[in-house]
Amino acid sequence: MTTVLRASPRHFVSTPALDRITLRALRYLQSGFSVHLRGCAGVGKTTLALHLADLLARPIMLMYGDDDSKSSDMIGAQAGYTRKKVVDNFIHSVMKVEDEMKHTWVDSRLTLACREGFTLVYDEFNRSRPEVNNVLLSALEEKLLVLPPTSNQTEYIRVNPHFRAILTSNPEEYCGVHSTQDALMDRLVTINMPEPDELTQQEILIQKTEIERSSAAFIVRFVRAFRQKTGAEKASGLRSCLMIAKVCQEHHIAVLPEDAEFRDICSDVLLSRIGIALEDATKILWALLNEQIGAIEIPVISTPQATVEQIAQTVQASLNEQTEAIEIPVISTIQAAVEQIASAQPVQAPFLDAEERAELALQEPLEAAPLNQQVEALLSDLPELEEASTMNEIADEISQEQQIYRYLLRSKGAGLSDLESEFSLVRTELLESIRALTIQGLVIHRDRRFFAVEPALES
Ligand SMILES: Nc1ncnc2c1ncn2[C@@H]1O[C@H](COP(=O)(O)OP(=O)(O)OP(=O)(O)O)[C@@H](O)[C@H]1O
Repeated sequence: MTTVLRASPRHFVSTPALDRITLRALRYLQSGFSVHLRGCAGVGKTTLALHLADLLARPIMLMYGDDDSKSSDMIGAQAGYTRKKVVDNFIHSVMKVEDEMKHTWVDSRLTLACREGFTLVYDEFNRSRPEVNNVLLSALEEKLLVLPPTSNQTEYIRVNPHFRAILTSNPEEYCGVHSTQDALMDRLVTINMPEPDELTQQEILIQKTEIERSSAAFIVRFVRAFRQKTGAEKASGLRSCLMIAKVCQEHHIAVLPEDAEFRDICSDVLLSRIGIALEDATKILWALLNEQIGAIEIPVISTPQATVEQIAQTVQASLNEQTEAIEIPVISTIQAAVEQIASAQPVQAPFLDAEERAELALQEPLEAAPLNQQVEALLSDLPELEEASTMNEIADEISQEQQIYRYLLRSKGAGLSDLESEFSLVRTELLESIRALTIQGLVIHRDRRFFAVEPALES
């Protein structure tokens, strides 16, 4: 039985770059030509082919190229027999029996598509041997499909004018791919599909995995940088990006180069797709990840009892070094915060809203207060939390960062999962707040736990 698809590719992501290719292909299809999308693995050929077929609004026949395919897999074959037996016993002394056996012809996908005017999507057609694809030649040019001679059907089918073929293929240097006969290439309009641009990849990641934009951008750029360094030009990085994003999103793993789980995922996904020695690729991967940590490093300070000034100095020294090394603008918000501290601009009152800040500005310009004063100010700003008040009760009154800081102060340190369950926040949101607090020197990170820095006592 042949299945006709009416499905459209779900969540097709359109971006200006993809729209241009779609428009070009649609023009050729509307003018009666068949289209061939050629490109590296994972650039989105199949997805686009199905999208185009969907736009043509005809039923879709989907076929895959295969080295074992035969012409009969495309056009059909005699499949089984029909048997007809007539027993005539009209005159009781005479018995007449007629037994007839006939071959039954079953159309295959190409024949059905040509006969009914469906859209044929022939994915990776050059994985089938070239002679198998010869049946397409007359169908595309003479609009006649030639069938093997049989007693019970015509040998030619006139191709329905609505019939269109959309073919996809990988370059010939790919394993298991045959070269295509010139006659077939001559009948097709070939569009070379490039690696999707950064914006397209980002949008695909966001829409397919619901990951945050900044994380999607980081993954796309990181994978691209790794592929460039390892010379992995054979396949697109899009599938790798999708895998990393999906796993991180579904398992609440922070997209951070310092996160051990994120690093493991990157090495599992990326190191299996390289064209150079594993050892070299591993070195490149770790070096790249470490470079990125350099760009947004959370300073690890040996003792949580260190004074706020010491911590502030360490943070500032490390940030001063890092601001030059930052290359990836994904971390722009963090970078902005980093630059703010590194350039020792007057400190913005961290937890005030715009109105409060404006009010303060009228009173007196903000000085670059020492960090311990900030901590104290922060604490004195907080409503008394003591015994009775719960986090929920004060949640509306104080900001998320304040709540986290206060919680860490009370709990003498906590891990990410403790914080997640306490504040019901997604990990990325939580990490943003922790980062902001770390940059201000209010929180430090040690052995996978976060500690609030207590204000130094005035001597
Ligand atoms: N425009 C798009 N919208 C949504 N998802 C897309 C888009 N383009 C590509 N993808 C996703 O990217 C991945 C790779 O796309 P696809 O399978 O179409 O690539 P391909 O070029 O046909 O790869 P191959 O040559 O290996 O068959 C898939 O998971 C697909 O869903």
